[in-house]
Amino acid sequence: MDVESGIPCIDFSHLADLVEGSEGWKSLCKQVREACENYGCFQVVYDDQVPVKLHEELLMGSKELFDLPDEAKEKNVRKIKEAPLYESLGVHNAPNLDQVEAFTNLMRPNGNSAFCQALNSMAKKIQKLEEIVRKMIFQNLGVEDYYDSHIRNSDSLFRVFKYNAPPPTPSDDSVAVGLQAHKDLNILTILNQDIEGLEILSPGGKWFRVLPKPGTFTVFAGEALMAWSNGRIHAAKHRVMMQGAKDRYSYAFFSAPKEGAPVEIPKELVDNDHPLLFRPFDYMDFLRYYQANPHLDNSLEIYAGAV
Ligand SMILES: O=C(O)CCC(=O)C(=O)O
Ligand SMILES: [Fe+2]
Repeated sequence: MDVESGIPCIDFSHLADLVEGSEGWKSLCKQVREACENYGCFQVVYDDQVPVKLHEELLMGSKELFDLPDEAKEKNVRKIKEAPLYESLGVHNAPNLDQVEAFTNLMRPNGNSAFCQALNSMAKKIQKLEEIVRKMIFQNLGVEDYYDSHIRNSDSLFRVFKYNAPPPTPSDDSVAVGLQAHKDLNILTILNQDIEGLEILSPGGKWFRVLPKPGTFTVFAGEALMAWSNGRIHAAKHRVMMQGAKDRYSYAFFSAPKEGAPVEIPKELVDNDHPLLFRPFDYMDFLRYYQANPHLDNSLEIYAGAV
């Protein structure tokens, strides 16, 4: 495992040749679990499963969507007052083609079938990757029995992001915030960017830039997984910083607990050394609490802390 760039990089490019349970598989499980515990994130090389052409098609189609007039996008677009360079569009359950078509039809009633195919195909590939990563974490924590129901009780959201290049300044080397530092709240996020901008806070308190590479994804653990693991897994803080004259595009797959399926720590993860940290909670309720209290840094501890 290489940690030169500040966060671990794990190579999944020969995963298809590995038998689940083999020594090679177990070694990857350990690397994934340790990365999630120590860093809350890692880079994963998955290039044999994700052709560069698919990545490019998805980015090209996203650019066309963002170029549509605001009125066309308004039914879906997310903007953030404090992050004026940012906008994003989101599709729930994008591994289902009908959902992707309903999403593009909202903005482009005459269809955009090549883009729908690309988004749907990428979502399926990343969903598979997400399930593998989750399985590896569960196996390495010794709680694999919970894996199937955990997957059944999850939802997914696929988002494409655009960050406008910051307005030029006289010195022209200034850096502007694209997206404020935050932890993701969900289970796992798997993200790709076309140009630099993503930065991750290391456990030592230093910000590291992630270099973009097609077929390589950044995986983040979110607060829901941190809570479920009884605090073992760390959720890494990250942000987007914009520099230079280019707009930036990225896309991410977010897995999250389904409404009505409580996030509940397995009893196997509670012992004298690891007292229960969170009471069972509903993720959607927590999201509503978080949105109502955006200034809190430790909202999950306050919302669902067991002590
Ligand atoms: O666009 C990016 O690179 C980061 C997006 C992100 O962190 C988020 O949406 O949670
Ligand atoms: Fe994030």
